[in-house]
Amino acid sequence: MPTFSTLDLNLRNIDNNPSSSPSKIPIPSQFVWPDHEKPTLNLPQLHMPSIDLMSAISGNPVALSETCFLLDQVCRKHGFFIVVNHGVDAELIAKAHEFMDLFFGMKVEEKQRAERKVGEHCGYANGFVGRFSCKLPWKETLSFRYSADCNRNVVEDYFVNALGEDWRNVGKLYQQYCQAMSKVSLTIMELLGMSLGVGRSYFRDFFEGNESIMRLNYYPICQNPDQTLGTGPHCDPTSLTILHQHDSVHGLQVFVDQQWHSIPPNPQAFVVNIGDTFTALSNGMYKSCLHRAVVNEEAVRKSLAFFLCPNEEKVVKPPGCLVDEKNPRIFPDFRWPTFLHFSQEHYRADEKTLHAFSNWLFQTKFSTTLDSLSKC
Ligand SMILES: C=C1C[C@]23C[C@H]1CC[C@H]2[C@]1(C)CCC[C@@](C)(C(=O)O)[C@H]1[C@@H]3C(=O)O
Ligand SMILES: O=C(O)CCC(=O)C(=O)O
Ligand SMILES: [Fe+2]
Repeated sequence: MPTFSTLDLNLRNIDNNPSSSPSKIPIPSQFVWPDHEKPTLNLPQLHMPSIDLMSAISGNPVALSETCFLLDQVCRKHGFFIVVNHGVDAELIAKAHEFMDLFFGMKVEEKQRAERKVGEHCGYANGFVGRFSCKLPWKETLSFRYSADCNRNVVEDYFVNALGEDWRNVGKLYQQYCQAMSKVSLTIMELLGMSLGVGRSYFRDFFEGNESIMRLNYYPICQNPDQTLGTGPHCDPTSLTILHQHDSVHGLQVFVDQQWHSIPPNPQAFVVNIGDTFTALSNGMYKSCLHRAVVNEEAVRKSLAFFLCPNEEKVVKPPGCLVDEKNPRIFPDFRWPTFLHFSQEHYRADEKTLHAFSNWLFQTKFSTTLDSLSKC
């Protein structure tokens, strides 16, 4: 079996015309997932009611209360919802997808100029060959930080530093895209605050100075899509995810009512989901939903994922009004950088990440306490 230092998932060297080669070329074994996790075909579609964002904040009290009631229902159940009439410029979204092709269409050697360094979460990753030894995801990704601090154009700076001055305009575009995502996120945080009864400004203020993550997901065509996954089953460790599925290529699936459902792409909509960190902020009341992405043998699939994260100084703990005898604290206080470090260095995010992190925190603090006691 050849070793793969970096696997070129663009599969330029593999015949992309299956009709001319009926015997399919097997994919490398590291990308083959266990039978119980292999994708199932012909799934039911999950049609969820949409949140009309501009209508909810238009000043119409009926629209606002209906939206908050709907949000509370879906977030207590699974944490996924669709947002339409979001106010984000369609041209900005189109450019964000178009510029993905510029980057991922380059040769691997050129993309590796932005390669993710060990211990960092930003940069280019290809099949995650360097991070995991099995169940590799069939995707390439480019991840970078966004800071809501308007005095810093960290996204533009990232593209210029990683790829050169020629990429400044691409960096400016993704800086604008992230600013738009941050604005939508803060509006959703207002609605979630009202849905949970903690007030419109509580979570908005908490995420005002967010230091978030933007990820470009590029899923190459796969000759054996039933053997692998583009992104494995997981809950996002972050606080809120705003995802845009490009054109008509299906791929996102969510696990609701004990079965996988396909989320049909809608270019006019964002798919939004609660992440683990918001589950902790809501004292477990709002769910971080299990989801995954499948690939196919007809078309490349792309998605834009904005992961809202609190500023590193913020302590993640639920407001007092969400904790009482009937709702005791479930998760310990933590700061986001500690959880991010756990997800990058100690644990591959799945559906149990938050509980595994809570146990890890306890053990780490416990052993630190024991160490300090033993030195007395
Ligand atoms: C904080 C993060 C880690 C991941 C990117 C963001 C939010 C989602 C996480 C991830 C996508 C969950 C599935 C596993 C993972 C390794 C992946 O497939 O990319 C996760 C990301 C990561 O650790 O790089
Ligand atoms: O590409 C998708 O549809 C989902 C990707 C995802 O879940 C993630 O990047 O966390
Ligand atoms: Fe995700």
